[in-house]
Amino acid sequence: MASVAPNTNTYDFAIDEEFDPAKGIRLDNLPPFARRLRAAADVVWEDGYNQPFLRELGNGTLKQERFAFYLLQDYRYLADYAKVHALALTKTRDPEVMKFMVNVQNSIFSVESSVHRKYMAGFGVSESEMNNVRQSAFARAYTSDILSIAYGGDLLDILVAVLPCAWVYADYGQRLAKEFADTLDTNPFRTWVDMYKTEEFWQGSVWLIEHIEHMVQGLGEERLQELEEIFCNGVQNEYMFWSSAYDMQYSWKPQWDKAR
Ligand SMILES: Cc1ncc(CN)c(N)n1
Repeated sequence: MASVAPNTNTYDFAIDEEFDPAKGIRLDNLPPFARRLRAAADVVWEDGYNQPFLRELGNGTLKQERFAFYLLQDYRYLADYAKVHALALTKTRDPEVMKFMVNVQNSIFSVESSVHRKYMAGFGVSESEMNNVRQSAFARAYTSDILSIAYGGDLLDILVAVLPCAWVYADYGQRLAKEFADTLDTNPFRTWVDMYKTEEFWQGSVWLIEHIEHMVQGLGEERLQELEEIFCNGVQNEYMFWSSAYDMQYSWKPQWDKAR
């Protein structure tokens, strides 16, 4: 494995600082429940940013086959992620929420998946290969988890389950763009970083955080803990998605890959 220096910068997320509504929701200005979620996931969140896949993607040394493995799994993941948003539509009659869910589905297919398709075309992988990829155990566990929440849970469960997908990517995208700004121009993964570093992408998390914040008002501690667990599981799943792609691992144990 290429050795890449860990990120030693102090991160902006300040757990003790009061939320200032005048500044709006930002990575370093979070309302109380979002701050609680972010704090509960902090160890995994920071380990996630510092894992080899993200370090090497940031400095441009990630092996193409690892990135391709990730993109293929992610292409399939995104289809299920779109279904989760479609199921969220069935849990509400609020037109604003419905519109948000439709917009996310649209941007999954018109923005995110199309970046994946362009990369894969450059790697010589056909669309039919993309559609027929064998799903890894880790990717299946993650999508099964969010789909089961989408089928069985209420709207709030779903908003909390998709929040790590939006927020982790926005956070890492912005941090990678800042940390590796000097070399990003020649980085083969620049398009990927560019997609997630934008204010527009972050605004999806802002919408979720605002709505979750509003919906948790008056809920008891037991329910808040359930939501915290959904969120932390999601952040762990995000970590494992990259980590298993780095190892190009399809099965729970690497030796089981060879048996297939
Ligand atoms: C696994 C995963 N999680 C989140 C994202 C960002 N939509 C993504 N593309 N892939």
